[in-house]
Order: sequence, then structure tokens, then C-alpha cells
Amino acid sequence: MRVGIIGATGYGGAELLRLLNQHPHVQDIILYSSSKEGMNIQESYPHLSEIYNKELQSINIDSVKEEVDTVFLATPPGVSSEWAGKIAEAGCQVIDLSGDLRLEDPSVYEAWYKREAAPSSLIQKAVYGLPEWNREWIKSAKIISNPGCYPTATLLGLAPLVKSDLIEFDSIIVDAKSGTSGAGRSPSAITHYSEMNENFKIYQINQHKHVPEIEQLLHQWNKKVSTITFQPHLVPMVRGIMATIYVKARKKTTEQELRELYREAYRHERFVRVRPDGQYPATKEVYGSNYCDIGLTYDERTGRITIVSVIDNVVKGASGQAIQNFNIMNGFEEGTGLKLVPMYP
Ligand SMILES: NC(=O)C1=CN([C@@H]2O[C@H](COP(=O)(O)OP(=O)(O)OC[C@H]3O[C@@H](n4cnc5c(N)ncnc54)[C@H](OP(=O)(O)O)[C@@H]3O)[C@@H](O)[C@H]2O)C=CC1
Ligand SMILES: CC(=O)N[C@@H](CCC(=O)OP(=O)(O)O)C(=O)O
Repeated sequence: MRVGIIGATGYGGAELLRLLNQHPHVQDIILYSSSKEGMNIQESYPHLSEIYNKELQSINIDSVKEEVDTVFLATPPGVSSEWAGKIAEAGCQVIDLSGDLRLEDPSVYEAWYKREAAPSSLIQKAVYGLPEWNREWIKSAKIISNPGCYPTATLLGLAPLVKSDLIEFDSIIVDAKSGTSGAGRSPSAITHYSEMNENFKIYQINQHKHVPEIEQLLHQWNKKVSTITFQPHLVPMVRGIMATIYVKARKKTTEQELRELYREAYRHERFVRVRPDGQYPATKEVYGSNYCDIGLTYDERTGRITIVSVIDNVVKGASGQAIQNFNIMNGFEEGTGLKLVPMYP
């Protein structure tokens, strides 16, 4: 297949290129840029020297239509609402890494993103690309809205419990930590070295745009869930997300019962690994891979369940999951191009 990446000069785009470059069903990758047309991608990314030697193309719907079968939009919010519809109408598959098409209610998008929402007709066509729980819809989708990085870790960590009726549904607290690559390639006063090295910050308290995305899915899975508490933090590392999730059990349970619930839920999922008793995952254990690793415990004293869910934000939290969706949409074996052993140490 021939694939295009819009936003190839960003971190999500570069990771798509790294992974698609060794995908056996991808014959050609065209890179599009809104600001660096005519430049070679190696000028932006010297690590691609002698591996990928191509010029960035301007984004033009007629050439996109001629050149590619699938377009990955690795662009900031606001861009996909402009391009996804046109590209789909031109007959290409669209996989959007941004948050533009994830929220079903445009007024919720406008309240949290503080910008105009995409047209409802476009949002309705997009399938939320969380393969472990939405695989059947992804198979026939033409437009995928790829989940956010924090929602991926949080939803995979919460799904078995929320679907089980074992918990107090108003008790969910998510304490999430991310590396700085989650903020993209452009440096900012929040993420640059002097600000982040030897530092640990909470940000966007009670107002992160991933709150409604997480709540939307949890509510779809169980109508008893309405709101959650979610607080994101930045940690001085490049890749990785850890979501530590606290939930009150509705009645007495055991760690063994909970682990069995998770093992059963993810028995056939190649990218979700449930840790054995007493093991809790660290971000480095999924670094550079498409895995989501989950550990859990039950505190008999407080009746609280703690779930620890880790991903690499650029892989399972963005580009790897996008390729997992690409594989499912096209009937390829789901792990194609994603058989990545985490880099350790
Ligand atoms: N980084 C991460 O861990 C994750 C990112 N995401 C989402 O994926 C998307 C990409 O993120 P990321 O790669 O980190 O961001 P970056 O800021 O690193 O890259 C975004 C790219 O978008 C392109 N771009 C900017 N403005 C426009 C425009 N008006 N029209 C077309 N292209 C534009 C730019 O490329 P150029 O100037 O060459 O056009 C830029 O390099 C975002 O929506 C992000 O929220 C989702 C999950 C995780
Ligand atoms: C560390 C950091 O800044 N992370 C980003 C999340 C990136 C992401 O997943 O954003 P989208 O929903 O737009 O895809 C943030 O908090 O906004």
C-alpha cells in the first residue's frame, strides 16, 4: 500500500515513518508538510540519513488522491477537522492522531479544546481506534480517530473493572505522568530542558482535554460512570506514560479475583500484558514498543484497588496504535510491523 503522513516533521510523524519503513505491506511513504515543502526530511531528522531520503511535499488534495491509499494525520488539533473530510471524500482511508474527531458532542469539544469543532457529519463517520475494545468497528472504518496517549493508558487500565460492576463508579481517580515528547517537537517554556530537568510538574489541573475523552468511553461501557478525577503531570524523561488509577471496590474482593478478571479480559490481546502478583510495570519496560503493561493490587484495609498502566506515549499512545488500526482496517495481521521488543535499559 501507499501511505501518506501529514505532519511528518513532528514526533508522531517521525515515529510513523520509523515503523512504517519496515512494514511489509507498505510500498511507498509520501511525506507532506505545511511549512517545509521541498526540504529533505533528513534536514529535520539527521537520524534518517541513508535510510529515508525523500523530499517533503506540499499538502494538495489532488496529489494526495493520486499518490496514496491511506493518510495518517499527525497534526495538531484544528488541522484534521479541515483535512480529514476532504481526504476521505477523495477515497483514501484516514487515521487521525489528533483529538479533533474523538468527542461525539461538538459542544463538549468546544468547551475543552477552546476551538471550533469539526462538522458533526465528519465526527459521526470516525471510529474511535482503541483496538482492544473497538476492533469490530475498526474493521470497516474509513476514518479512525486514534485515541489520546493518556486515554489509551487509562482506558486499558480501567476497562475490565468498569465493565464488571465491581466498583463504586464515582470513586475513580487517575494520577497520570508523562514524558515531555507528549507535548510534541516545538519547545515551550513548560517543557524545555531548564524547566523540566530535575523537576516534576502537575499541569492543566481539572481541565485537561483528555478528561471528556476518557469519560465518554467509560460512560459508553457502563452508564453508571459519569465523571472522574484526572490529573496529568510532566516528568523529566522523554518517552513514557504511567497512569496510576485508584478506585474503591463496591464489596470485599481479592487480588487474585481482580487479576483473573484482567487476565480473562486481555487473554487474546497481544499488546496488553497483565503482570503477575507483586509486579508493577515501569515505563522503561515498554519503551519503544506497542505494549500496554498493567499491574494491580487490592488494599484490604482501605477497600481500594490500585491499577498501574504504562505505555510508550509515541508508540501505543500514538503512532504504534495508529498502525495497529491500519492493520485491522486493511485485514493485515494486527501485529504487522509492530513486533517491537521494548528497549532496555
Ligand atoms: N507526541 C505524542 O506523544 C502524542 C501526540 N498525539 C497527537 O498527535 C498529533 C501530532 O503530535 P506531535 O507529532 O507530538 O506534534 P508535533 O508538534 O511534534 O508535530 C505536529 C506537526 O504538525 C504539522 N503542522 C502544524 N501545523 C499544521 C497545519 N496548519 N497544517 C498541516 N500540518 C501542520 C507540523 O509539520 P509541518 O510544519 O511540517 O507541516 C508539525 O511538525 C497531535 O494532535 C498530538 O496531540 C497523540 C498522542 C500522543
Ligand atoms: C506531555 C503533554 O503535553 N502531553 C499532551 C498530550 C498529547 C496528546 O495525546 O494529545 P492529543 O489529545 O491532542 O492527541 C498534553 O498534555 O496535551
